[in-house]
Amino acid sequence: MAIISPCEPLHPNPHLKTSPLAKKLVRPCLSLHSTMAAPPATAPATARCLSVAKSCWAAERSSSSFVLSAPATGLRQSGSRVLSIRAKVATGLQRACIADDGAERPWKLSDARLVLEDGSVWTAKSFGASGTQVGEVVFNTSLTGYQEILTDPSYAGQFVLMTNPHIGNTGVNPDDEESNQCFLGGLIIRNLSICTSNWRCKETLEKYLIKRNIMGIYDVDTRAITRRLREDGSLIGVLSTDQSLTDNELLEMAQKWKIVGVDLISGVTCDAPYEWSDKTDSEWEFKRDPSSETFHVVAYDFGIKHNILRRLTSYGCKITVVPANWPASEVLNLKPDGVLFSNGPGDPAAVPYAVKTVQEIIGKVPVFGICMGHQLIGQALGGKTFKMKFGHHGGNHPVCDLRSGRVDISAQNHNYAVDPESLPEGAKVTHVNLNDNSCAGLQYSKMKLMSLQYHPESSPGPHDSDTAFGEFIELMKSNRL
Ligand SMILES: NC(=O)CC[C@H](N)C(=O)O
Repeated sequence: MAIISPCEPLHPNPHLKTSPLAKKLVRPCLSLHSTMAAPPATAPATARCLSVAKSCWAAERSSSSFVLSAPATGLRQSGSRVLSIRAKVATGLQRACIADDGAERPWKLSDARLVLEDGSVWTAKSFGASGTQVGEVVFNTSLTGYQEILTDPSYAGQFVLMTNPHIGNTGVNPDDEESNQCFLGGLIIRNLSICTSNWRCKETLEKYLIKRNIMGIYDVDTRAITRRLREDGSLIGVLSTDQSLTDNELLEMAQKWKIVGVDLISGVTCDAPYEWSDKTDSEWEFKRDPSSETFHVVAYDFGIKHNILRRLTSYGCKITVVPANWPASEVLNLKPDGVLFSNGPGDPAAVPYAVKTVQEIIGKVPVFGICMGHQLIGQALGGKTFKMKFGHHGGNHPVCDLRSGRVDISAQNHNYAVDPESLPEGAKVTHVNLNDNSCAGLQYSKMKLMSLQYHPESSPGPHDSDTAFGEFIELMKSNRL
């Protein structure tokens, strides 16, 4: 995904990009937090407006003052005046730059609370839906891809806290959806970008969340919360914009709520089987040698991300997606070349029906498990899964393939892991997460199975591990011979 920072709506304008004036304008953009150098008095009106809009943005970051001033230009504007200028700047320079119409935002007072089960109360400002929501707080270290994260069904029951402080700048678009819905409990961020600028953008993050009834909070110390989660482990929290509820009432809700042992898969899986045939769009395709053979793969939807389906299709697969409770016998009757067990939310030990399905399939056809699918395979082999302290969520996890020594930077999103000591002989750990040496991949040649704890489909994240889909193709190919 290409990113344009909120300071960059000027760039697509060829005049401003090359003119000496543009160079003068770009400098204050880049050092927005420290200097607010104003354009010369001779600068065109739009340039002066842009400077005011930036002052406005800087003021949002540093204070909640209602009256803003841009001293060097002598401009002193009321909030509404600045906002109307900002809207003109945003719509006037290029269409892709969408003015955020959360008009009162820079001056908004805290209207939301995040109460964690440890008793800490964090005041914040709300965006997206209002209400009260309970969930497990996890932090995600991805720098980009908040839309893919929002639509990853594996986040059901969780609040995602983005450690990257600047979110919303690329808006949202129809192509980056990883499922048809947002299943997560809410989004926690440091700064909500005041304007949205990306050529693919169709909507602001704020409007998108409101439409999907998802809560978001910003202006909260995400770094402090992350440090707390790293030290104390994942915590249950309650997000609320309801001022009638006391802190103690919210705390009680957090302390009573449970995520361990709950079947979250049944809330995110599809209702009926369907065929999938979309490849990765040719504009984004990076694998240029499609397979000449076609493979029929049945994919169990435990909360499947669309990019798993797109990547498999790009590798030459024809896919039938089935719901999580679809009988193994019906799947085997289809005589597929392979079966994929997808990612999915929650505790793998809370879905014995899915473990039983995996048990009935492994050994009969080649299988590939991704994340939840990997954990279910671990359980189906008689192994154990356990809850990690704070899990892995982000696009920067180094993973070593022990067979080759190759290290990939991977996309990860899980709170549970397979205990390799509990696995039977024959099941081999193929990958380890280099941050903590946890099991990141398995192979059991006799059973024709392979699995990864992380996300070869990325979305968001690096493409290093895309080759895993090729490995699955080879596994299916060798089974045909
Ligand atoms: N992405 C996933 O499949 C998540 C797996 C599982 N729900 C976990 O949190 O560990």
